[in-house]
Amino acid sequence: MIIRKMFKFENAHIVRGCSTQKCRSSLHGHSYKVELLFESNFLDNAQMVYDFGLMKQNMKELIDAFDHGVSIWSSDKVEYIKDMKKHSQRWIELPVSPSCEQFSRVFFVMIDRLLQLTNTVNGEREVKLHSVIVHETATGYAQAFSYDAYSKDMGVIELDSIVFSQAVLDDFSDRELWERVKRGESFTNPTTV
Ligand SMILES: Nc1nc2c(c(=O)[nH]1)N=C([C@H](O)[C@H](O)COP(=O)(O)OP(=O)(O)OP(=O)(O)O)CN2
Repeated sequence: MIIRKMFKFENAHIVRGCSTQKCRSSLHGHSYKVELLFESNFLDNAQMVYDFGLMKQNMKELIDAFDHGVSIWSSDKVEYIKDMKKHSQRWIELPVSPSCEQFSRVFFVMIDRLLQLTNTVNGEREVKLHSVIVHETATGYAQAFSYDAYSKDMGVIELDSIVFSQAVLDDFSDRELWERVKRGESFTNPTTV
């Protein structure tokens, strides 16, 4: 069975090299919608694959980190990167270009790691991240599966190469959240949310 939960964030970017002229040359924003799809052949103590409420803890925090930020590709022009960081407190530097394809891969890698680090306490079994869908506009989206997220051909995404500005890190309810994910610390789900 597959379940899905939607999240939202507002974010700005330029996507270098794309065919759409306004997209590659002007800073612009989107109201993104992100769908996390989880699969399991089993149900938990409440006969759910994974309680949606649990997804509104650390998973939501990681997605919210992109809200009202500018996403910058680390291979963009040095001057542009410097200016973005100078004029926007909330920025995210990514090892890949911020197209919706790459956003779906980035979120897959982040959420997949978090899920692997999370101890469940309500009988959840063999819950896997099936895919991540990122809607960039009302009409265009990308969906990443595991083989996309970890594809070397599409560009390796190491967690260490996803860098959040201090303002973003300060906004986590646990300021160490991202460091803990990167260090591979384990998390235990709350019994009630
Ligand atoms: N495959 C992709 N194509 C495009 C991406 C992308 O991430 N992946 N991104 C863009 C731009 O960011 C652009 O702002 C969005 O383009 P588009 O879908 O054409 O946006 P519109 O609002 O003009 O869409 P309509 O619903 O057709 O009005 C470009 N391409």
